[in-house]
Amino acid sequence: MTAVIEVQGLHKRYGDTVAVDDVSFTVDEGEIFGILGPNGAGKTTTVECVEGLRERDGGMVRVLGLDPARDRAELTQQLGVQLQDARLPERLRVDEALDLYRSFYRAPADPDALLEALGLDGARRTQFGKLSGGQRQRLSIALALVGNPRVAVLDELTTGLDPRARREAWRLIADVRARGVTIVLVTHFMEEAERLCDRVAVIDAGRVVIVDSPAALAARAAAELGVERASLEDAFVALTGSGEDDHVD
Ligand SMILES: Nc1ncnc2c1ncn2[C@@H]1O[C@H](COP(=O)(O)OP(=O)(O)OP(=O)(O)O)[C@@H](O)[C@H]1O
Repeated sequence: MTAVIEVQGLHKRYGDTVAVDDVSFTVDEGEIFGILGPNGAGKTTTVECVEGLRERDGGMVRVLGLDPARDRAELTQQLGVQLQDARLPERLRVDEALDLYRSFYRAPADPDALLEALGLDGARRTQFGKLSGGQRQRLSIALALVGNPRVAVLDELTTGLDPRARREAWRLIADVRARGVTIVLVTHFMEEAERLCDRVAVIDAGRVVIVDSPAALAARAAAELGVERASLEDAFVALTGSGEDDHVD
């Protein structure tokens, strides 16, 4: 396995707030790697340092052998980024948004194929402001993929989607991976992580608590709880939020 992302001892502060204390993980080529953790755990800050959108205060990050802090322009060509709550101008049409984003890349994807794959064919002339929540999410995936990236980082992709749209998004992510794209998925949905992710990193209070497959984490939780079967959610609850006061190392 080749590591396409390596994060070692990542540290990031905002003033006095330590957002990311000490985060290390590697993501292998072709995998879907989940990042789970409670609100404020440091997930978004971690992926922003991976994307080169934030400067880290310490540690090492390599993405496809590039340092996001130094080689951001080159990394942008190879990394697809889907931002949490990204918005576009209300009157920009779907096809115009894709054309605009295509212009940023050396070797962009075919926009028609992308629109079709994402079920946006019928909405190509619709303005952003008139898209449904599900269509907006699909457009944000299209924009993350329009540069033909080797790695895509998706931050809370399915938050706010109804169950049907969420399932559609899952199918899409699986399709994207089948095309050889390595995916990092930040999510609060345990079912999503269970279905899609090969491995997940659980982050709590700026540190990685554990990295393993969802099935292995569930099995471990079952053993610890003394029950026959446990879910990833059981594992998540057991592993996180032990609280500042009652935390025992
Ligand atoms: N721009 C900022 N300025 C100051 N503090 C910030 C900033 N962004 C994040 N933080 C703080 O850093 C910590 C980690 O935030 P981050 O957004 O990385 O967590 P998260 O795990 O992605 O949370 P969520 O699940 O709520 O999206 C939190 O305490 C947050 O309040």
